[in-house]
Amino acid sequence: MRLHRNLCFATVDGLLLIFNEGNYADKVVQQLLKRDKRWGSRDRGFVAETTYDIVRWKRLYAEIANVKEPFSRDDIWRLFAVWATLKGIKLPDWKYFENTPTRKIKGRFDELSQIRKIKESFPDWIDELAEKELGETVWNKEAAALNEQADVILRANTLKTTKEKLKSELFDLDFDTEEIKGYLDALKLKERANVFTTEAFKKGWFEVQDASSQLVAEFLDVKPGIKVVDTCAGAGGKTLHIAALMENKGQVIAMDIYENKLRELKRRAKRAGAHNIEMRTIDSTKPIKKLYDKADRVLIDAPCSGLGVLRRNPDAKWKLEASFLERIKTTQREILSSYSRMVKPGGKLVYATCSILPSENQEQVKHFLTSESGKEFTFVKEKKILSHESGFDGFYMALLERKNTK
Ligand SMILES: C[S@@+](CC[C@H](N)C(=O)[O-])C[C@H]1O[C@@H](n2cnc3c(N)ncnc32)[C@H](O)[C@@H]1O
Repeated sequence: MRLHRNLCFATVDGLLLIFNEGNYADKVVQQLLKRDKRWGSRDRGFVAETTYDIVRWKRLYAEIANVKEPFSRDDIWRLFAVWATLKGIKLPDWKYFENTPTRKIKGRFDELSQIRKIKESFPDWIDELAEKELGETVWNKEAAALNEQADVILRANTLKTTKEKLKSELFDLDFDTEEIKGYLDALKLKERANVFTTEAFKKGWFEVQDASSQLVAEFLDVKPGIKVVDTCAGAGGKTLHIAALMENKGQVIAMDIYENKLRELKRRAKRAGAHNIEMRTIDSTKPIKKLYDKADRVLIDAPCSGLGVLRRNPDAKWKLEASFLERIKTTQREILSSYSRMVKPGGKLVYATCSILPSENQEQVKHFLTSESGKEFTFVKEKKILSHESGFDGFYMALLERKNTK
């Protein structure tokens, strides 16, 4: 691979914004990709993937390069040189790479690879916490898996097409996909590509949604004609899937505390041809109380640490704080206690997160089941998805049923 000056400059500029200004990596990459209209898909791929790689391996590369935050521009070039050297890319004779100690970099890499938190590039506190919660053997494997680049997974929108038709339409457009056993509507792109510009996407034939996330709506056991409340709907990844499984029959109420996310969901629902979704912003306890005992199904796709989705959001390793994790666990408990009251007797509740930490997952469910509102529920089943076992995002989902006592 030959390094191109303007692509490397763009990457370094982006990393400065992410590391020093605290900007979100996805937003920065989005901006960077608009920088030069002449860039082809390979160029854009280089900028995006190199930026994410250096974010992912920040700690390892910084230790090898012997630089500390806040990084200067020269420091970022040193991180870049480490990235290129470890990838086996020949460094051009630019002034930024003068005196790069190639052999020393490789030696330091071998040496530092003995220490997991450096090898896998995690802050001390996350590494310690995850080892404590998951055990050393599991965390060793999971930490490595969370550093792999995520595949692009599509969900065929069965309101508009079938998985088979979508596969064939994408094939005609030169996107080769494969089915994934055990995931009903999922197709995996054989090669990473931007599928958002395709006609198939504009027509609403598919959404991009990780395979683990695609299991949640099925887990909720929805059927056409029932009433479902998706309490933490966000921009509606799972809401749209629920609506599709319900074949547009019945009612889906999508709620979130952020109105702008629900607005985005409205736009996506229109494209997907999902007509049975109603959006309600949670601006007080009123919208929740109004639905007490009313829903056949309630989904709580709870706000969480996001530690299961680091493959697509490596930035979270560095932005997450221990105090946030404690606060979010309190929110999870409150949400479970209050939103569960929307389930009607005999109805079902799914609590899900994109975290791998038992303290955000099964322990929250356990706590809920012994609480006052939880006493009305029985535990049906749970799925603990780890990235190193599934090859997809880390996820958790538990299915509970409200006793039929009324
Ligand atoms: C894991 S995300 C949801 C992702 C979404 N369900 C999807 O599939 O795309 C969690 C969501 O919970 C929302 N949220 C945070 N606190 C909340 C609360 N107290 N009540 C309802 N939603 C909340 C966040 O705005 C965020 O959109």
